[in-house]
Amino acid sequence: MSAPRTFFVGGNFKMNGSQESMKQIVGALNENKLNVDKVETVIFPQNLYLIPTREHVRKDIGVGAQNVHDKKNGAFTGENSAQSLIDAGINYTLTGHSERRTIFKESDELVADKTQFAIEQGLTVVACIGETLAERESNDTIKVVVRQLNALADKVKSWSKVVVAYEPVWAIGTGKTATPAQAQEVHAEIRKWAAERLGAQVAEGLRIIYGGSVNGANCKEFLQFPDVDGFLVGGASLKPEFHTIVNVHTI
Ligand SMILES: O=C[C@H](O)COP(=O)(O)O
Repeated sequence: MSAPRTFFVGGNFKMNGSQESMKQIVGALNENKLNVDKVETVIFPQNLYLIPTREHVRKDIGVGAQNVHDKKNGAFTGENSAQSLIDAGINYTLTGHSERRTIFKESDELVADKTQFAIEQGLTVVACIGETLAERESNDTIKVVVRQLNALADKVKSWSKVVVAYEPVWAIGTGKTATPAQAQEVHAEIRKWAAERLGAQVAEGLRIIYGGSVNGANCKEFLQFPDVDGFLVGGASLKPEFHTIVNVHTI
């Protein structure tokens, strides 16, 4: 029997924060008793704050970028180099967040290229997938999620450093959370897909986390579901309730 999957909680700060608020968030994370030995905890501040955050936040919390480029360094104005992230001790990145897919028009293929390149450079990648409201309403959730996963699988050679974040777009920042049962249903399909496409062993070890209006009050309900291996938290990650989410097993 394989080792149990380590729970993962990510805090995606998106384009928020100031020097002062970052100091407060980092200070609070450093001072509080957090279950980080059992829960892999990673924060994703905006680029400007990556290095000071890495320097000041406790070492048992990871720091990650929200986006990364799919090529080495060079003439790519405005992009984020995976090599430079690694050089600065930033060991994680998100890819394919729905805001990148929708607002910045990132295709499934580009997300897959970024994911594979980031892994090659040594980053752990939280690869985000999920359907829009229109897609859910036309019963296309699984079709969309499988399309996004297949695009990733066409490029990604090793899945040991990938965490899949299922984030239904209609639940992001809307206060409208997927029910834990809805999340479990999709997570189970993702694991089934992984078993078929990547093999049983990869599927068993693959962490599938849920994102979309997770907060301190609703996080615990997800724990009863076997395929929810953690959370990707947006709005609530900027607030003290993020600590409650990291400590979900003990509330
Ligand atoms: O990356 C995080 C997700 O977009 C969820 O954001 P939210 O918790 O504010 O809904």
